[in-house]
Amino acid sequence: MNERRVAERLWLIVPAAGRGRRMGAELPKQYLALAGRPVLAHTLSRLHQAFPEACLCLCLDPGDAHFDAGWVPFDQWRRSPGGVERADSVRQALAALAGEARDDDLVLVHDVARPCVTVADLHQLLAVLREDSAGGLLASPVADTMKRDDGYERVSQTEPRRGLWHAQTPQGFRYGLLCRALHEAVASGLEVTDEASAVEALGLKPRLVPGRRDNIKITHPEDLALAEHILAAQQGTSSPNHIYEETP
Ligand SMILES: Nc1ccn([C@@H]2O[C@H](COP(=O)(O)OP(=O)(O)OP(=O)(O)O)[C@@H](O)[C@H]2O)c(=O)n1
Ligand SMILES: C[C@](O)(CO)[C@H](O)COP(=O)(O)O
Repeated sequence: MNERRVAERLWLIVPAAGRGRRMGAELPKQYLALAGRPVLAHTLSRLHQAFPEACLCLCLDPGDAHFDAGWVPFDQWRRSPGGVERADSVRQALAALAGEARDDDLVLVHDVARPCVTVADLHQLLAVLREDSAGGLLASPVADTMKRDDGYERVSQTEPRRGLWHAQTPQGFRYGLLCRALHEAVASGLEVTDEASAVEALGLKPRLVPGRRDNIKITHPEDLALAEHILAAQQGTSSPNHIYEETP
């Protein structure tokens, strides 16, 4: 019998249904202008540069009046309704892929608020994920000394920073595993601030894939200017490992 390997599909989930409360702007932060274009458009461009053939699922607030489909560079894409928390948005997106995504397809979840992720890091992450059944995430080792407060803005203790990492996105897992992990985590009342923590709760150890520290999550007002500087600096990089220019 002729066995033919079915081509692996890559799914991208971009949670973009947040309100940006900490940003405190009139618009949700994904629609704020960054170097002349909305944050959302930059983020989708970066993902598309790295994975032009992927299928995108974009989580949007059902009442979103700002979204413009012209910002989506993917041929294959759909939208799904956002939920109350980020994890709810991601679960809705996973549900929207049911029936099409196979259990062993890879799914990368990337915050819309991280427009500075590089193509090189995205490719590196995918290469690692293809070989690792527990999945993984971009992350960077903590560089500062870490303090725990006493609840009143005074230090109660200094935490050993050895072994501590900042979790970034994308975070990538096999579709079946991620569905199960998020379902069980939410059912058991776990606070799920990223996909990896749900997978960890199943007893697995996702891979920490060292990524650039400038893959920041735009969260507070000053982050917007910072992201603009990062994008400008990245555009000026000529190394072939750092392809940032948009394909014309
Ligand atoms: N119910 C939610 C909450 C968040 N997100 C998305 O999850 C990512 C990370 O969340 P965060 O940075 O906290 O964004 P916001 O929720 O918009 O910000 P804030 O917490 O300050 O309101 C963002 O891309 C955001 O759009 C989402 O899709 N659905
Ligand atoms: C997923 C994440 O970006 C990893 O750092 C982060 O946890 C999302 O943050 P939020 O502010 O809790 O939505």
